[in-house]
Amino acid sequence: MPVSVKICGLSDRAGLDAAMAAGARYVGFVFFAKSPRAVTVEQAAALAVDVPPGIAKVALVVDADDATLDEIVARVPLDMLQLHGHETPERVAEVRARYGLPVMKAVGVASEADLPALNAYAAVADQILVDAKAPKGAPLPGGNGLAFDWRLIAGRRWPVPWMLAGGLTPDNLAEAVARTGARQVDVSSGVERAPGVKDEVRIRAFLDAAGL
Ligand SMILES: O=C(O)c1ccccc1N[C@@H]1O[C@H](COP(=O)(O)O)[C@@H](O)[C@H]1O
Repeated sequence: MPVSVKICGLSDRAGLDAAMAAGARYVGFVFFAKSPRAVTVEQAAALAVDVPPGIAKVALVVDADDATLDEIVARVPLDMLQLHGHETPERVAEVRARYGLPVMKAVGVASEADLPALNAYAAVADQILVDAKAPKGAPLPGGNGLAFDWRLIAGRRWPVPWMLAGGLTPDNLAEAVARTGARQVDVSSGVERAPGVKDEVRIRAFLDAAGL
């Protein structure tokens, strides 16, 4: 059965067009200055305006304050906010209420000890993103191309839709889906030829591997 795909970290027209043509259900724009995939509000708005209904436009932010989110939400047509920092469950609830947009909360997983957080966030977010935990001292909290041990979440389910992320590639996607049972997946560096540079051939290959 095909899985739904989010292509994250899109920053130019060629990458966005490739993701849409290949059948991505979500496209993500990164609003985090330290990322090689960071876009400005102007860049994201210019890209998002051409995304047709049926493909969800997601803004990825990291511990963003209200002023930052106010500007993004006011100027970029969006369908979802992805919180990828240390936002608490209370902050997730606050962001949902303030903007009236679905919120997906990313949770980093490296060991069993990280699993209870998934339940806590599943109680307040519209979706959860089960990602590899960034290594200590890493400049980015995600987008590092690292996978976690998928056996940790094998057979686990939550009361909201969830996505698998972290180090996914066209080559390991089938195994990741088989091991975890994920019905939605999110990829960034695995479809790039260099950090921040999306590769149209790899995007197509990833969507092919997803059964699309
Ligand atoms: O992609 C980024 O640059 C990024 C920056 C800050 C937080 C999260 C980021 N990306 C997200 O990380 C996961 C996994 O990415 P990868 O496939 O391992 O490169 C994914 O959810 C991205 O949306």
